[in-house]
Amino acid sequence: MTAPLLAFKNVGYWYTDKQNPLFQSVNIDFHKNTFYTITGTSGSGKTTFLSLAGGLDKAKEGDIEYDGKSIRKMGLGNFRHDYVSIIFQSYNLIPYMTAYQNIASAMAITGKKVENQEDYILKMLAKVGISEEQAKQRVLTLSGGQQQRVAITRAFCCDTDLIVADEPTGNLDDKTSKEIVKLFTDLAHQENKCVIMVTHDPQIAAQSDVTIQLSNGSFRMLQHV
Ligand SMILES: Nc1ncnc2c1ncn2[C@@H]1O[C@H](COP(=O)(O)OP(=O)(O)OP(=O)(O)O)[C@@H](O)[C@H]1O
Repeated sequence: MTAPLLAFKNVGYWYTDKQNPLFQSVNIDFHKNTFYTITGTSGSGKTTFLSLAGGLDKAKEGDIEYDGKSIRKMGLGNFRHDYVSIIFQSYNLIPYMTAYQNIASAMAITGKKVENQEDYILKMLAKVGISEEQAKQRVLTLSGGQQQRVAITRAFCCDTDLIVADEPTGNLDDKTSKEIVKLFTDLAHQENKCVIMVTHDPQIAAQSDVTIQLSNGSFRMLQHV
């Protein structure tokens, strides 16, 4: 077995009451080339867990390691900047910018350099079905599914090994959801990424490689064949 990309080491978390933690002593490894889904009832802690995995919040106990290094020691801001792409249900694109500008500015922030940036971004957008004309429109004028494709392409262009996504298909119809899930599967398997996605949808979970079910602070791993 290869070393994990991300490893939860005895992680515990609570919001207000230490005596009543959301979860405790969590040890889970996440690997590249794998698409993980996190499921569980509302309030079970899916978003909290993803926030820890994406370095948006700090574990109250234990530590999380990225490539064998403590993310607490490297600093959560550095961890997010250098190693993680985060995709939200609400896309989090800059509405008055075009799809192209949204991606170019994220690449500038994360320091991702390519030879011919315009060509690169347009090709990446074309792969997810966004035409050059659409790439040059303000993202506000695109549909929800198209905006989510732009957000995924932004993550893809920043080229981090770890991608975390919180209900990215929550606002989309069934057909578009399926297409988006296929993009995540391809990212994991063809681009050797570690993708961790929160979903309420059992059908989407069944399409991932591994599902982690949260219930009353415990974690159950289901391997899909
Ligand atoms: N900032 C906060 N302060 C206090 N409690 C919080 C905070 N955020 C979440 N919680 C509580 O922690 C628990 C887990 O919340 P979380 O959002 O992680 O669950 P979830 O499984 O993602 O829920 P949902 O499916 O409804 O989005 C819930 O009981 C929630 O009320």
